[in-house]
Amino acid sequence: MYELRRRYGSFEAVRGVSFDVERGELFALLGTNGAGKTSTLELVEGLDRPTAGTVRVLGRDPVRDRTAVRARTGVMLQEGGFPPDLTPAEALRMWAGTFGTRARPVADTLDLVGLAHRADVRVRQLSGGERRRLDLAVAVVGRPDLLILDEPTTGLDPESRHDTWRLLRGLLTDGVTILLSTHYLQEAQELADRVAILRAGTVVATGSVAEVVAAFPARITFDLPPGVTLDALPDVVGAYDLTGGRVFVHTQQLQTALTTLLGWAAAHGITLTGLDARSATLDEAFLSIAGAA
Ligand SMILES: Nc1ncnc2c1ncn2[C@@H]1O[C@H](COP(=O)(O)OP(=O)(O)OP(=O)(O)O)[C@@H](O)[C@H]1O
Repeated sequence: MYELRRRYGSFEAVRGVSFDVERGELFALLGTNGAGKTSTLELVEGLDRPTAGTVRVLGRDPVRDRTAVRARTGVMLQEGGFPPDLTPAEALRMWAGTFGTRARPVADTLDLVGLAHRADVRVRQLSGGERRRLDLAVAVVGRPDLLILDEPTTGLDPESRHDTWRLLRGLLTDGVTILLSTHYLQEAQELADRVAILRAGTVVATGSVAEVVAAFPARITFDLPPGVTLDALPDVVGAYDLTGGRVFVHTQQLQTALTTLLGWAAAHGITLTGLDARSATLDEAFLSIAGAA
């Protein structure tokens, strides 16, 4: 999609969003509440036309070519809606019917999402997490080439979340392309080939998780050796900072800074106690990017 914009009255929720999702990859949209993830996904789903910009799904316009695109796309919205008196098996059978022979068998699909044991209870008796899994079953029953999932694991317990991740990995192995939004950074870290971080309707960072994180400084910490002042420490790429007797170095060049520091310590016969060195985490990068005013 290119330079997508979406306006609700006088408020512009999507302000020039561009990204491409490659065939067979999992692309995750991240962002704080209200960043524009759902508004963007709905444009990809063809639920609305963008105010400006272009969106192509499987090479087509998702509004104009809706029938063709929807036949090959599985969608899971933030809130699915099923008649509460149907059972999961009945709801899924109806939905599977719209895909003809291409559809996955209903029993297999319920098994896939871990709902086989709940096939014949009423939807209104399902827990929130089970409803979420029924939504996922609906999204995958038509054997889609593309899955669009809006917060697929919100409300799931950790075990169900891992089950969903396993299912999504299996679909990726089968060549399915997945575009999802999530609030769980671990989900992006576990699954995503690439991510885009949205803030106030614009993409503020994009790339693989490693690439997004690499733009943020790594950190080295150690106890200030007795009898040594900050000034006496060797020059490294980055800045020293002293808090509570511990030295912090924030650097874009972790290996070089660490080599310099260890060489200096060895040359002076100094043991760096409490030494710790690590790259930035996605959490740190996300908080810094998505939260910045
Ligand atoms: N139908 C609507 N009418 C007016 N404003 C809307 C409408 N839908 C969304 N918005 C506004 O657009 C902005 C983006 O909302 P959107 O739901 O796309 O964000 P999101 O990133 O999906 O958030 P969340 O993580 O909370 O689901 C928000 O400020 C929201 O209040």
